Amino acid sequence: MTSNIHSTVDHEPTARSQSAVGSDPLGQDACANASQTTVNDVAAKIEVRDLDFHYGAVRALSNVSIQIPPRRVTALIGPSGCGKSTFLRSINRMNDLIDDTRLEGTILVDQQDIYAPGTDVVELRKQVGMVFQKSNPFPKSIFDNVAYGPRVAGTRHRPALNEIVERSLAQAALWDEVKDRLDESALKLSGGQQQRLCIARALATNPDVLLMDEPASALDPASTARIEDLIFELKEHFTIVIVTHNMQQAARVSDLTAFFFNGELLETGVTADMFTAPKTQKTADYINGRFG
Ligand SMILES: Nc1ncnc2c1ncn2[C@@H]1O[C@H](COP(=O)(O)OP(=O)(O)OP(=O)(O)O)[C@@H](O)[C@H]1O
Repeated sequence: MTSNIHSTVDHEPTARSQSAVGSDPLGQDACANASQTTVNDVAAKIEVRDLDFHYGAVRALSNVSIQIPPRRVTALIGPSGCGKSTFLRSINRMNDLIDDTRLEGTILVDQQDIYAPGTDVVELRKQVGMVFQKSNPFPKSIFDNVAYGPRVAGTRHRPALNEIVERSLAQAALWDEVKDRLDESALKLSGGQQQRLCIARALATNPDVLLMDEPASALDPASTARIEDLIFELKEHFTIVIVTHNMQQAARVSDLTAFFFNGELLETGVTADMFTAPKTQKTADYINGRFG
């Protein structure tokens, strides 16, 4: 099935809905904001064509095609095991690390085929950063966690590292909380702070795409709200693709939504439209919590 999402850049992203969790089960307040994102022809940041993915004999993705626009948040939703994480990991070739897998189809980032022979996968992962469900800081200082990627990439000059670390922590909305204890262990931070540190670590290599696999699912409501606010701020500069099981979160943070089911991309569109008028009964049933 082929699905294209385009969103206009005529409109700046609108202010995020402050609707409380629980009071707006379909997130329609939030969707109302996103409805200013309209269909238009904008060059896709990520274009996926006819993607199939197998783990051994198990087909995890079937014929997935989608265009993901720049500087927007695209949410991937769908029941457990439908292929969301597999799809996400295909975008920066993290699936390459798993044995006995097979990918067919094409993924373009900035119109470059990321599976073309000769692709520098290390460079790709710098451009397309990833944040995981469970924060995974290294057992190192806060500074060293953020400086890790730039150091691996060859930056050794301390003033340059200082600048990258400050910028990345500020972008991840963590600088003010940690600026006086950069030499302390990252493991002393709270769960929410650790997740923002992992976002800072991803930002330190200067990516323009951020892949987030359920980045707030292990966090308390206050930390979740901070991450959602952060996502909203980051989309001004970054293309964000986020997997979430939380429909209200998808409605609050995303401009566009892609609904996966059994490895297929069943429906894509502007989040506001999908949450208020889903095109398939399966989508309606899923976003209304009838299964999943
Ligand atoms: N490393 C792996 N090896 C073998 N099969 C895998 C592997 N990872 C995922 N799968 C299988 O691929 C299919 C899609 O899994 P995937 O994790 O992409 O789904 P998901 O929608 O992200 O699920 P969830 O919401 O539960 O995280 C499932 O059948 C899963 O069992």
